[in-house]
Amino acid sequence: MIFLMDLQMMLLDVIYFILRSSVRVVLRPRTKPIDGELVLITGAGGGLGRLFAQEFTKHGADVVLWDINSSSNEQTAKLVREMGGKAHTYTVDVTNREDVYRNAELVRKDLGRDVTMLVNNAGVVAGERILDCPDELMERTMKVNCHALFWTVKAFLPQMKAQNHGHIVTIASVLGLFSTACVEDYCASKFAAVGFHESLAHELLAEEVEGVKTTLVCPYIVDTGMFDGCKIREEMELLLPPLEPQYCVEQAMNAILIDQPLVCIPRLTYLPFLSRLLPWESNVVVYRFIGSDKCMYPFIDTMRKQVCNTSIKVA
Ligand SMILES: NC(=O)C1=CN([C@@H]2O[C@H](COP(=O)(O)OP(=O)(O)OC[C@H]3O[C@@H](n4cnc5c(N)ncnc54)[C@H](OP(=O)(O)O)[C@@H]3O)[C@@H](O)[C@H]2O)C=CC1
Ligand SMILES: CC1=C(/C=C/C(C)=C/C=C/C(C)=C/C=O)C(C)(C)CCC1
Repeated sequence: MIFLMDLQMMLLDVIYFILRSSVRVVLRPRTKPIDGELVLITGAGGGLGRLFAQEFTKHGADVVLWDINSSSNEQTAKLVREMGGKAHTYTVDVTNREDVYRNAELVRKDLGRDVTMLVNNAGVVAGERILDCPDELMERTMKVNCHALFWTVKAFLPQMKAQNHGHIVTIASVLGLFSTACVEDYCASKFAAVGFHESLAHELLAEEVEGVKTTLVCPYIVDTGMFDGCKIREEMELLLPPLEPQYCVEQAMNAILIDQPLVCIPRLTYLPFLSRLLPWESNVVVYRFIGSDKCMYPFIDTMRKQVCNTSIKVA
């Protein structure tokens, strides 16, 4: 009897949340104030990381910038300070667990307060077909795009739980929800990042830690240069052009500021979820029609040229 009552309640809740999210597409909920929050962004020297730092600054938050590249990280800090924001930079290799824990302590000591929003943004890609790809590059992708999330969450979640206040943002990718050819390292790492993030979100909900929010961000191609060359069929590109970095970050911020648990950017990329219901062979023909089966070929060639040019320079 209780089972049937639970089943009825569950179904009513499912319908309620479907209706609520449909309404929210039109009537956007109020955004939460984040002035006074301390936001830590990994990969803050890169394309999206830099824009996130500026966006959080616009909303009055102080930013802690972590990147393996100190000069690009300092450049981001300079831009934040020119906006009148507060930026604190640390040169951190997020694949080095000890480096993460040590610098997390350093942040607490230097600033005298806890990080309240964590944006796991740092990411890399090998850019080689698997049989041409050095093992070290594949390992690096997993370490940056996935393992790093373990260390940063272990470093900052305890205080968020203690305060029952915080927000964990994972910048994953649509390639963490569905795959394509020639990015086995990247897809593996982003699928893992999605799995990690969702398990963490379930854990916080199961423990009823209401004050610690999570947002999983899954963008399509963004024009930061990371995937230069990646192209789908011309006609389809009209429907799905690469994202402007600023637009991508604004869409992500809109989701973060209303505590939205998942955002795919653009909305059209929610559709491939349905492909899971189709037979594999159907997906293959859809991929071929769209040109997404070989969309990474030009990217791989671009990366190969870059590596050749760099090695010639070094030589
Ligand atoms: N660009 C795109 O098309 C898309 C990107 N994404 C994701 O968005 C995120 C940001 O991407 P994007 O801004 O384009 O990439 P960028 O390459 O521009 O920025 C990534 C940043 O992470 C830094 N980084 C790399 N390795 C480490 C490390 N071990 N420790 C600390 N920092 C590190 C990089 O430093 P350095 O430059 O020195 O390597 C760089 O500053 C990534 O997670 C990416 O996977 C998701 C969807 C689409
Ligand atoms: C596979 C595929 C598509 C193409 C996806 C591409 C090309 C994604 C590239 C994403 C990148 C580069 C993410 C980086 O993090 C479509 C057209 C959505 C249709 C559904 C199947």
